[in-house]
Formats: sequence, C-alpha cells, structure tokens
Amino acid sequence: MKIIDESVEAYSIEHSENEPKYLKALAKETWQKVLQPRMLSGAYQGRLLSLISKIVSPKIILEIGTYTGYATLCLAEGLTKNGVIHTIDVNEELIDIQEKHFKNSPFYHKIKTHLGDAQNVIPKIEVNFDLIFIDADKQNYSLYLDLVMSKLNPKAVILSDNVLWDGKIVNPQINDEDTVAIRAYNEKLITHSQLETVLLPIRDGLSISRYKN
Ligand SMILES: C[S@@+](CC[C@H](N)C(=O)[O-])C[C@H]1O[C@@H](n2cnc3c(N)ncnc32)[C@H](O)[C@@H]1O
Repeated sequence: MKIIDESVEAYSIEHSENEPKYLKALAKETWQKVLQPRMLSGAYQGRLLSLISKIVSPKIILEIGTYTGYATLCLAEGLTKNGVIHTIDVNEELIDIQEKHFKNSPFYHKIKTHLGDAQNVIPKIEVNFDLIFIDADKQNYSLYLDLVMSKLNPKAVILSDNVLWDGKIVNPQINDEDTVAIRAYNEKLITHSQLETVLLPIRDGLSISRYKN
C-alpha cells in the first residue's frame, strides 16, 4: 500500500534537503550489488534521521540493523564532537560495503560496528544511549525495546522504522508473524508509561519516542 499520495511525496522530497554525495554513492552501490536494496532508508527518510539527530545532538547513538550503513551515516551527522555511533548487524557479508562507505565519509572514526545478533550484542555494549534507531528483524522489536530501556540517558529518543509495514498493519485480514509483531510493538510504544510516542506516516512508518525521565 502506498502510504502517501505520490505527488504529495514527490513535492515533500523536492522541498527537503538533498543527500550528501557520499550517501548517493552508497545508495547507488547498494541498489547495484546488494540483496533487498529497499531496506535502505533512502534520501528522504535519511534527511529526517539526520535532522532529528542534529536536534537531539547525541553523544552516543545505537543503531540496530546496519545493513549497508546508509542510516548510520545520516545519524552520525548529529553526533557531538567526540560522539560515537554503535551499529549492530548479524550479516557478515555486509562488512566490506559498510567499511568502504564509512571510510568515504567524514564519520569513519565515530562509527563502532558490531557483528552479531542484536539481542546478544546490546547487553555487551556498556554505555547508555541518547538516540536509538531500531531497524532490524521486526519480530524482535519488542525485545530490543526491553533491552534498551535500562540503557537510556535522560530524554533519550528512540526511532522505530517500518511501523506501518507497507500498510499491512491496518488490514485486519493480514496476520503474518511480522505484521502481528509490529502491531504489538506499536501498542507497547503507545501504552508505555516511560515513553511519549508519535507515529509518523512517512515512507514505511517511523515512530519517534521520547524517554520521559
Ligand atoms: C532494514 S535493514 C537496516 C537498514 C538500515 N538501518 C538503513 O536504514 O539503511 C535490516 C538489517 O537488520 C539486520 N538484522 C536482521 N536481524 C538481525 C539481528 N537479529 N541482529 C542484528 N541485525 C539483524 C539485517 O541483516 C539487515 O541488514
């Protein structure tokens, strides 16, 4: 399902910032060489991630689901001078392309990559986070939220991607495991006593949650 009318979306993109050159190159290579390129955040959502990160001005970011590193680099734009972004992915085949494009960007020295299953890696990162981007396997979003709740700095922001899941989320006839998991996750976000959430219907749905403490 197309979430936004195509002409409205085109107009919105036209009146938003352009992506930097090194991100254009990363997106191009991802579309040419990597499986499932639709997973990449893309220019429009990427500019939103960059802007949110600049507003939050985080010292430490956590990204769950690196893929080829597009969103990693967008989020890194808002880091403080000595800030760090930790990014986790379970797929070792992505390491070469990530490394190449991280080196091509101004943020190579600020990125700490972790290879492994996020549910095992998150507890081993012994820092607290100011900004988190949850964008990995949909069935574990709820678990990832549980794992990060004790690792949030005051006023931390959590971004959750694909929360409209191609519009399947609003179709009661669709009840596959991913759709059911995201529905439960969206309920968990909106009923969470420590979070304040707004779900934005952009691209595939992006939730913004603010830690109230
Ligand atoms: C949607 S893509 C991430 C896109 C990326 N954040 C971006 O915006 O360009 C999801 C990624 O999550 C990774 N992933 C899936 N299950 C995972 C898990 N259990 N632990 C860590 N990464 C996982 C996949 O390998 C894939 O690269």
